[in-house]
Amino acid sequence: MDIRIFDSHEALDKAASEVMVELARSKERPVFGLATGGTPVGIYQALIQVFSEERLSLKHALAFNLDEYVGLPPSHSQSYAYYMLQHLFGHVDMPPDQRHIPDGMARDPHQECLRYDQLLAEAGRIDLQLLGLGHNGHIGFNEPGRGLERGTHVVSLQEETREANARFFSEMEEVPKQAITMGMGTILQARMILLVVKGKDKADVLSSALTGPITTELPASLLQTHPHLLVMADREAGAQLFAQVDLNIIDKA
Ligand SMILES: N[C@@H]1[C@@H](O)[C@H](O)[C@@H](COP(=O)(O)O)O[C@@H]1O
Repeated sequence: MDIRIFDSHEALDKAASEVMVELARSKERPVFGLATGGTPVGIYQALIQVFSEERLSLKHALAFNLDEYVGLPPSHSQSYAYYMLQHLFGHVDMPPDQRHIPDGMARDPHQECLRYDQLLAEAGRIDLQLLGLGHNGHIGFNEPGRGLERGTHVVSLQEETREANARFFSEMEEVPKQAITMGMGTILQARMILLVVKGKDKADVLSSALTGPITTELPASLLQTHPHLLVMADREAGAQLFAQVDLNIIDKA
């Protein structure tokens, strides 16, 4: 695992976007695994800028988002489909039928999970999976628990997760109780994983995830088993990692 610590979000976002640009340049048909939440917004902005400045194309790329809320249509301002359109897809040339997000409005969400896994299987392995980190250690919407699912599945969101995401909704009642998420098995199969973490409120969970026991009670800890994990964190989120002598930390300050 490689860990890079940044002083500014601008530098972090740029470095993360460069990893994505590098993949777009090096592969004819790259498969991106994409994340939502507050953390990647700046990365997508940086990415859009580089793509327009360097006239790069995503015409042949595929994208698979990690998750979507059950019950929110793409027109809902807090759906992840809406988020992706606003923050990335509306600004790059990736054709709509190559951008995949679980359908939170599917009449049968379990059937939708099977459909999503089928699409993933047809695409082959994800080349680069971008990840944020939940305060309780969730990845996508893979919540802590006694077990984790391998493939795409319907999940009941923990109250802690609903509360953390309530800031995007006008009231707590509006936060969906269920979501569809890609499973930990699919995530871990990605050729490369880029975990991005910002803010001092994530320092504890990031440190536990990278240096503590590997346990389904902290889904992000499973990332320790991945052969090609790159972590980019701001100084606040990475604060506790410096005490760990056995980590390969590159300080970009
Ligand atoms: N499902 C998403 C995750 O994919 C995201 O990584 C996490 C952290 O979000 P943020 O970056 O806003 O802290 O929250 C949400 O629950």
